Amino acid sequence: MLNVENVNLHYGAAQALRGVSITAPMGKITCVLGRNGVGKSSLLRAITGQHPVSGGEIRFEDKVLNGMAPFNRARHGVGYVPQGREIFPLLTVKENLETGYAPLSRKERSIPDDVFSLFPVLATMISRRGGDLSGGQQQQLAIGRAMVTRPKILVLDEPTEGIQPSIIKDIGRAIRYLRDSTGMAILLVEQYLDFCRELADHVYIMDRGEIVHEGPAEVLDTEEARRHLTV
Ligand SMILES: Nc1ncnc2c1ncn2[C@@H]1O[C@H](COP(=O)(O)OP(=O)(O)OP(=O)(O)O)[C@@H](O)[C@H]1O
Repeated sequence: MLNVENVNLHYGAAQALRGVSITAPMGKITCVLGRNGVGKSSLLRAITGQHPVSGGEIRFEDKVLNGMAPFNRARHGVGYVPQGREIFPLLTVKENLETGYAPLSRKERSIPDDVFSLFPVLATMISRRGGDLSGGQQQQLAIGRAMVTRPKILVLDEPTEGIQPSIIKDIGRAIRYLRDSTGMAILLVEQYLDFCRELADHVYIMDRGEIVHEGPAEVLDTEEARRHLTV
């Protein structure tokens, strides 16, 4: 499981995370809810190594990740679906998926069949350029690319942002399938309360760089959650 303990993160003098502690167990979907600017992406940047922490500890399967380069975290099984998807627009869908080979040994380098069964549109558009795909298709491609790295934990930054409802459903189904079929840990940050409540096993609510509430999704106090999500 992933353990984030008492983590602080600064951008210069501005503190974006204040003593944040969360866990994301294997075989479970953990969701961190919060409105714009409360530090959700910063938390994922801390976990994936995109930004150094200024205090606290991040452990995955008893390995301390602090100070480890992002590519080494990927080798240790941390898969990342960034906000805004970060698809390579001029590479084809196939080439975008193949960028996920980077942390793998040569014999592991293949695209898992699950990618195409979960997201059939990627098979039909395999030779198209990433930039030609719709936002929803790009989100599916970004999840597919992370699956290629054979993650033990999949970390997703607002996978529903700007996506049409039918594709949000497909993405929810895919995330659930990944939890149930592989037993991987899934950590997502979101602003979309209903998506989180339906999908997650455990929910944290973040406000101004701190975790202000947590509990199992089925007993989530939706009024409390809404209060923290409203600007
Ligand atoms: N590179 C940066 N330099 C300086 N401040 C930053 C930087 N990135 C984020 N911040 C600030 O840190 C705080 C947390 O930002 P963060 O992106 O983690 O929030 P978020 O909850 O993910 O919001 P969003 O949904 O808008 O991405 C905000 O006040 C933001 O302005």
